[in-house]
Amino acid sequence: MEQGPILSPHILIFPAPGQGHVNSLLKLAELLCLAGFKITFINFQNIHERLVRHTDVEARFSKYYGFQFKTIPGCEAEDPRPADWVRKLFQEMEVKSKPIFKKMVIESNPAVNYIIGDGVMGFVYDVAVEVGIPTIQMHCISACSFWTFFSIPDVVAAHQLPIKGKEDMDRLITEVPGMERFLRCRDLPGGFCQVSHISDPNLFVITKEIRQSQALIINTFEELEGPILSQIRIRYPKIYTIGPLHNHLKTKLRSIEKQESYSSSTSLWEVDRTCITWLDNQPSQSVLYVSFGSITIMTRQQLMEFWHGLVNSKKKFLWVIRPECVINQDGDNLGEIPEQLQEGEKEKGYIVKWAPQEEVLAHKAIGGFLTHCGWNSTLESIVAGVPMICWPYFADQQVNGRFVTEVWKLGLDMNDVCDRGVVEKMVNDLMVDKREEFVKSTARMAELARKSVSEGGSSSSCLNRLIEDIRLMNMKAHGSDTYKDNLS
Ligand SMILES: O=c1ccn([C@@H]2O[C@H](COP(=O)(O)OP(=O)(O)O[C@H]3O[C@H](CO)[C@@H](O)[C@H](O)[C@H]3O)[C@@H](O)[C@H]2O)c(=O)[nH]1
Repeated sequence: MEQGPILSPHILIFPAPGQGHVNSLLKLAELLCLAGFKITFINFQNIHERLVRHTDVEARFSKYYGFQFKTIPGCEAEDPRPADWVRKLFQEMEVKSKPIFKKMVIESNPAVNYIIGDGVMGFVYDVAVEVGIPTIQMHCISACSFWTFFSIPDVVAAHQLPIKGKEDMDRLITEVPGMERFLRCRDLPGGFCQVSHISDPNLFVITKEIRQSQALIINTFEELEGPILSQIRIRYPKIYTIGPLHNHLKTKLRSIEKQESYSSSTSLWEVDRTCITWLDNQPSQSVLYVSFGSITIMTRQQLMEFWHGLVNSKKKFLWVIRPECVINQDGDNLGEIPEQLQEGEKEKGYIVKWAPQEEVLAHKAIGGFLTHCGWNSTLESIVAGVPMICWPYFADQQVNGRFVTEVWKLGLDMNDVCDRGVVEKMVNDLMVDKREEFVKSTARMAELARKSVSEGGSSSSCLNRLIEDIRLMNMKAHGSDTYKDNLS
């Protein structure tokens, strides 16, 4: 039978409703658009409204033939909360969004060939199995935190799970292969695995029977996480490591479009660019950047400890404080930044509600980053060669923080102590006393990150393989002779 031309595959991409997830999957979507694939990018309605309000993504993506945004209801919560909030949100999505998503997939024209779902959105994979469409799981977290989540059932079975408030948090956990010598109780996923009793509903495990998928994509690079990736490959041989995604996309666009300055904002908040002007007037590597990402919340007391520690360190700082991140003792949002900080003391520091973070980290005035260790922030800091002070808040951030400080030697660990004296000492250690040791390690890792996404580098080659594999699978699905030729 005569074969018609094989159409380029139509891939449906669906991120979880959070800044870190939308960032990563939009970057992946753009890389796949550059390869000529048709992409439908599904966003939750309220997330998409915010994205469009604060960025030019619609205009940017309109140049890609076959790209479209679609929205889906089912995630009304605007106000980030810790673990129990995340759990409720996912339960709600499962009920409200799953049937709509299924209908969308079945009725799609052109038909969907693949679904790239976010690793944390289980219902997406259930739908894919129900309608018989192959999936690839995209993980926006590090390989080390993925592996830790994955190993939690073994930690539980070996009675090694720490019970909150009753344990020496420096005790070693020996049930996560490859991390036996340095993973402490305090490094287990915060909020999800540091529980008050073993049947705590917040205990979160990725089961050994990870939902059925053809392959995993992880936003990391071999040179950073090789040993842990080897552990994961024992269970999942098919892994594509194509990170750091933000730098990968930038590098690709530079080579294709010869664009020198490329803006890839995918912000869900209004970006305050006045901080760049302020940074322009600061000496090289003199400013500490402080940001705890898009979900972290903290008490007024913690906020004030950070404030006093920063001011006492006598180092200048640029601090991102989302008004909704400050809570009172009852857990209610204060909805405002305390007056003392709002008035600002511009000669000491500069406070904004949301910054152009990638640009800030790449600015010559930045000498350090006090971070919650969200995976995007960690990768952005690695690429910019900026050493970190780690104050992980929840989920994957604890494991990331442990790897940043103990394995990669790229920064200092606050060991969960939020106290003005500790903050002051850490800032001075990072910016002055121990600076030398971090300058070398961060520069080396930044270079490895850069090479990984350059032509012939590990992540660049892996992306080419992913693109090729999708094309081959598509040909196979169409029974193409070219596919058979490629196999023989
Ligand atoms: O003022 C700011 C602050 C942050 N960002 C950006 O927002 C993103 C934040 O992402 P991330 O550092 O990963 O933190 P979260 O927003 O907290 O991300 C969630 O999603 C991540 C990916 O799964 C996880 O690693 C985190 O633990 C989880 O909290 C980064 O790209 C930043 O560049 C800005 O652009 N401006």
